[in-house]
Amino acid sequence: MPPVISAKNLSMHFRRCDALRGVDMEIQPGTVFALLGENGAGKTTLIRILTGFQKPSSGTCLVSGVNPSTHPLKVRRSIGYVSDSPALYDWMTVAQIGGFAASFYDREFLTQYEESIRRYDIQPDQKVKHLSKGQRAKVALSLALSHDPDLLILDEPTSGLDPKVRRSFLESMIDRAATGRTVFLSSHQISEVERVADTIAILHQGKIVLHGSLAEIRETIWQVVVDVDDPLRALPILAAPAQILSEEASGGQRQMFVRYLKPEMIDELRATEGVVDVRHRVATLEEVFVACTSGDLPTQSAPSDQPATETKREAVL
Ligand SMILES: Nc1ncnc2c1ncn2[C@@H]1O[C@H](COP(=O)(O)OP(=O)(O)OP(=O)(O)O)[C@@H](O)[C@H]1O
Repeated sequence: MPPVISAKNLSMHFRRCDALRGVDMEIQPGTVFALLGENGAGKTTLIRILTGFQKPSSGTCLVSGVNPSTHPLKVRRSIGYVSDSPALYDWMTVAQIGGFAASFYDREFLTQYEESIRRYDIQPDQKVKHLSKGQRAKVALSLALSHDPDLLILDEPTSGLDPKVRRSFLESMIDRAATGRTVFLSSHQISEVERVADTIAILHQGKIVLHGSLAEIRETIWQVVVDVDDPLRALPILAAPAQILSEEASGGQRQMFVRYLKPEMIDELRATEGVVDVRHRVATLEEVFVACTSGDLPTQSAPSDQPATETKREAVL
């Protein structure tokens, strides 16, 4: 099946910063995809390009087979989208805003919207400007979901929702993906992402530094702690396919996060002169996130499947 979203070498240069620096990615239908990244990593910029609100400085992308730069309205009509700060007409009531949006879609929209508003326990005659932050988020989600889109793009969808609503909303996203539809969400909430996502990408300083299935990432990234007799002791460079995501030294202890670690690499480390002890375990997603987002990337663009911080390893040793 063709990807629902594909991006090739997307870059976005603003006057003071490069928000995106050569983003490549493909998202398959029927998945919950989570985009993770620290503040300012470029998540909203990428979402704005995918939804046609922003033209990239260079590169191309397709959303459900349509180029959002040239056909933004076509893309926005076919997807469901909630921005990080949804703009709703404040002077309308909850019912009126649903009626207004319904005029763009078929008759089912209004029925679905009213049902969603009822489920969220929001009064239809309440003015939008009097809604709480969480209630606004629920109205925005109801508007985005009521035409039952094949692709939902959500920028920080659960901020403002209480834990109970958040949980049931996220579970409903898993149900959507199970029916072949696709959910793209950006988040800072690692624990939430772990619960719902099939695939994740970590964006750091405008580049994708890690992209893959959550199951694969969980199985292939390891924390390795090596105790050495002398802080200046050099360790062997781990051979390909191993990728060092980050490395820290503290006294006689080195800690690394390594993707595609092989058992023989642990044996090699243990056999190295001056190595006192080697411990390793599978890394948590939070540790993977911190490892991938610590340190500066080189300013020159490099292929995104390169180890993110290989240069740091040389600096430590
Ligand atoms: N219109 C703009 N003009 C200039 N700079 C911008 C503009 N939009 C975003 N930026 C800059 O681009 C970078 C990426 O911003 P973006 O909003 O995409 O980050 P983000 O990952 O969504 O962050 P957060 O998690 O804090 O919402 C930031 O340095 C931001 O200041």
